[in-house]
Amino acid sequence: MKLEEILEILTEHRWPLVGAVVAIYFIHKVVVYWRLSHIPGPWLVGWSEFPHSRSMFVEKAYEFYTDVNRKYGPIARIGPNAVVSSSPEVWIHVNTKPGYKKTDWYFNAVRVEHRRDNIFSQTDTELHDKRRKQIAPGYSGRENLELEVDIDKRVQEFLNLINRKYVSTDTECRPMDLAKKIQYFTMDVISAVAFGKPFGMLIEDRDIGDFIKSSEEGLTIGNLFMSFGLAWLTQAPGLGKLLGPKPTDKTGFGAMMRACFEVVGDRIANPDENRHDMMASFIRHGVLGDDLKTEVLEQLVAGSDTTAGAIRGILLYILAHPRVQAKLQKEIDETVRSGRVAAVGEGIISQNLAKSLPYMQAVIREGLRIWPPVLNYLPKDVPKGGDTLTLAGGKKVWLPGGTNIGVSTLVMHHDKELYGEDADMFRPERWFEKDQGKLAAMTRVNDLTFGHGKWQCLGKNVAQMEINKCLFELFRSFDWALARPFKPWEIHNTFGLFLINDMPVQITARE
Ligand code: HEM
Repeated sequence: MKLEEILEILTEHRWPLVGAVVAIYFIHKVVVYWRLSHIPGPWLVGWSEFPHSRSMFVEKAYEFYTDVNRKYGPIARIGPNAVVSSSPEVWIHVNTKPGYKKTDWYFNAVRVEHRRDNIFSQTDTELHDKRRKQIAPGYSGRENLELEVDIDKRVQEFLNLINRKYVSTDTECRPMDLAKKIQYFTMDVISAVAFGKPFGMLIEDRDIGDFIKSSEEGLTIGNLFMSFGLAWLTQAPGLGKLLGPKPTDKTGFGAMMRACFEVVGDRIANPDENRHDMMASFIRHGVLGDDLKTEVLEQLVAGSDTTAGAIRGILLYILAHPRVQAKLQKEIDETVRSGRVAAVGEGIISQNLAKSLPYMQAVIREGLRIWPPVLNYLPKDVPKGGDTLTLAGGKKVWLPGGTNIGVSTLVMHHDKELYGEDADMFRPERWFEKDQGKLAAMTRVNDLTFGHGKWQCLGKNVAQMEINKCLFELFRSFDWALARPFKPWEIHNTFGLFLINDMPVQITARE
């Protein structure tokens, strides 16, 4: 049959054909709606992605998840094929039961290089698990003997920077943008840890190469693509390459890629058996070439905004609660007096000692609980045959295979049944709970801040070391106050991460 004849038939029957296409579209919509119609949620989400997309667009997706779970219960629908749960039991199950896998959201959102996966973006569970085995020893510190020393050096550089430029006195006020300096700190730590060479932002007191600025821009643009359902464009052959950053870029994220790739390339060309850092461990376990480059680069993304958000949040809550600041400093002073920590300027508190300080640990747990730094819903696919989930109290919920299920972090960590009526308040003392069973349950849920099971955060140890050391040393040497208490910071949330800027503080030296 010739093309003209086909066109003639189509034209002749155009109205029945249009009718058939519309009917198929609506039948498909009804079938999709029906699959999850037993899950409560706002009416529109069963038919359209619009409510979820809109919440991403206005950078408030975490509020959407919170509202939905508070209104409709611990498992609620947020899209035609997506649900979100605030139940820790469900989230632990999803992250441990074989068959669940990361959804396409991961490679659309967290691939750093065009069409090349890193551990975070890898949705093929077998490949993910294989890579995780190779890189976990480097992350853990077991094979990375330089980890603590590297972090100590950055903490000392941070203290030096404050002493040099930002100590206020009775006669002169020298405000400091805490949000910015914390990110200099996390960027310098992660570059030192990942490829053995800090960017040097703390020493130069500036965003070298505009790395931070461009990474914020990248997250904001990526969030827009995601909210318009266009994230797949960044992975489209050809076009995706043009849209993303490239190592040939003069500034910004592309320049950061180049800096990273140069160091990795140098290490590959000149292997050194005596190095005991993270990259050496990766190489020892067979991560080489482009895989090595992409795993090293990925840490800059996974390890900077997350930890910076955590430290800023914990600090803001401490500064807003002078009672807590005083108690924390009392514990720090007693530790110093006990002689277990080197004098100021002669050494940074060790991770082991910091972990043994009960009040500081309570402050950190409470800070991460009240203000979890990662609020993305981290969606996973339900296994092919479907799965039955059990909620607290024994209620069972069936989800068909391929449903996206994510976590509603804020609701989970502010649960009044678990944490008490004041769960929305910052009260570190709750972590001295006498009932050991209750304390264990609280701790188990709090640990979920770092994810769980086979996808649990690999950088937890690094992040905790940064938080511990920072908190102890910043409050040992200085007193802190918010310089603009009526508006402490500028804040955005993209991909569940907080981008925080403009947080002026006044710092004074302690006697
Ligand atoms: C307070 C700081 C941090 C928090 C709250 C945090 C939280 C998380 C969470 C919730 C996940 C995801 C789990 C999932 O997909 O279900 C994750 C994954 C990950 N994080 Fe972190 N993170 C932090 C710091 C870091 C740091 C400093 C690094 C790097 C040194 C890092 C590296 C990673 C990596 C590589 C993954 C992917 C793990 C995998 O898929 O196997 N994170 N993190």
